[in-house]
Amino acid sequence: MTEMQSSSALPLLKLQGITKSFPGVKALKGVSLELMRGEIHALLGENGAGKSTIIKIIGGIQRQDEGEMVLDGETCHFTSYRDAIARGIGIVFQEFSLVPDLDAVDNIFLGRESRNALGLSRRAAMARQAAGLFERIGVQIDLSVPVGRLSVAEQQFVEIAKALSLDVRILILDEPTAPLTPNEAALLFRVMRQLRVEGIGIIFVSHHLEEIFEICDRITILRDGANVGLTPVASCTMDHLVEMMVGRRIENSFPPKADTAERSVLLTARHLRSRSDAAMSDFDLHAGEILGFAGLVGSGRTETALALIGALPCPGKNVTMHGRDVTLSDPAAALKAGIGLLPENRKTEGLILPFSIRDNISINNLAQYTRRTGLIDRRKEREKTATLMRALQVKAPDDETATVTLSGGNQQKVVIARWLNRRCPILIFDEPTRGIDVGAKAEIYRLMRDLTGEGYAIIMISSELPEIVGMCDRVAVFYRGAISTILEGDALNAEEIMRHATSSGTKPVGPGYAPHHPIGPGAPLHA
Ligand SMILES: Nc1ncnc2c1ncn2[C@@H]1O[C@H](COP(=O)(O)OP(=O)(O)OP(=O)(O)O)[C@@H](O)[C@H]1O
Repeated sequence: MTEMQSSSALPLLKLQGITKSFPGVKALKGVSLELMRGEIHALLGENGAGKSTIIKIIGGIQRQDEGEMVLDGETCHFTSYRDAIARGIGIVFQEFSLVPDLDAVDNIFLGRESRNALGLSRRAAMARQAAGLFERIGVQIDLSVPVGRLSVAEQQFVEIAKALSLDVRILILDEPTAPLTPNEAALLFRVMRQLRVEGIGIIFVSHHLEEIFEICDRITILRDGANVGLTPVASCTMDHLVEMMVGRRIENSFPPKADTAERSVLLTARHLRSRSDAAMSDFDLHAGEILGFAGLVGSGRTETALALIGALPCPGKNVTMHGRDVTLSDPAAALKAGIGLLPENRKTEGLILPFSIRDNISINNLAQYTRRTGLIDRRKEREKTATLMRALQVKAPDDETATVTLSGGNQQKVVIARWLNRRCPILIFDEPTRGIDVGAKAEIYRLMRDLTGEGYAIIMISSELPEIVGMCDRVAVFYRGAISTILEGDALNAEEIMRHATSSGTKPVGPGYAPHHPIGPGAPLHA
């Protein structure tokens, strides 16, 4: 409790006995939460544990069925987010509420522009005020460009500045680090520490436990919509936290790697370009292996995969599968040839939200359930869906539940289940565990290993170094748009990956990968 006020002081916010039901789901079962001034409080739980629902209730976006919310000693009933904002509550959601075509100043003061007696906008005064807000949190933002042109991290700071301009006392950050590089996350943590010193209470949601140990004072742990723990970070271990969250121990989340000795080449890729001015990448993919694509954000990993499957133009590429040339002119042709890609941005590219979980898992896998008569074997489809939902611990009343009603993490599990079910000889997983809780991560790793055990090959693009090192048999490291080296055996370790990801041959210098490095104000956010 460094800057946090003593626990005898009046809580800034206190929730007690909060319940909330949706059709078929009791999302919250009497949840309590207490936030002090100057405290960074982690809200932790598996996908579907109820974190977003609690946040929405605090923000007046949803109304609890039962229970009390006390703000600064006063019971409150918010009927809208606007109500909550007026009482000093600000939420930075994963999907920002900024208008991409407007600059930071216009976004911060949207709907409440300062005007002079003639009704003219006091743009200069607002720009000064905005600059003051960014100075207060110690970041530099270009105020003259549309926010759509800013990085995700910079957009997040605009959201935070907007909340500060509304005099927040409570700031809620819902998985803010998910889209950030470690360097950007370090900058966000510095901003959070600054706000803590100012006495603002922060509720922080993250699936990265190491971040919670780095930045938080106390942790409230939810499981299945109920409190299972409240602990100061200082008196808690990582193992204990995981056990409270998932209700069991997770010994080793990475299954043992298979023997790589005699693997046949399944695919060869030559002359791939992530962009027209980048060098060319060549690699082979072996049956039964997981090949990692590692590198900094923007190093060309995803684009090279997209070039491979024909989703990005790549004149001159040459790809063979089983020794035969294949023309992968577009993703449909790639799928037909046996290459499937799980996209990074699953919400927009992956799911048909109004459709059921079962339909979403089956949608491009119907062939495996289709009888010779052309009819679909629904029993088989149901069984397979149930197995996958169990394995990935998809939290939902049943397989007919529309995916639109699932928590964010559970939506991702459905897309992953679809691709695990697809049984393509080659699967490309782009950031497969982003936003996924620790328990399910271990299951996803196991299912990936099971697939490679059957001879499938997987390309795993990931920004998580432990996952790359723990899961991959070989790792292609990208630097400035192209593969700079392929590591395997003893050379496949975090330091070597960092060394090749940041430059060819010099010591690791850091931006992009863990561990976090605190960096100075206004430091560039990109490598
Ligand atoms: N609008 C809704 N309709 C039906 N069920 C809902 C709705 N919103 C949430 N739920 C259900 O409530 C439960 C809690 O969901 P919530 O989004 O709060 O989880 P979460 O802890 O934020 O998960 P994640 O880590 O995946 O974001 C889930 O079972 C979810 O399916």
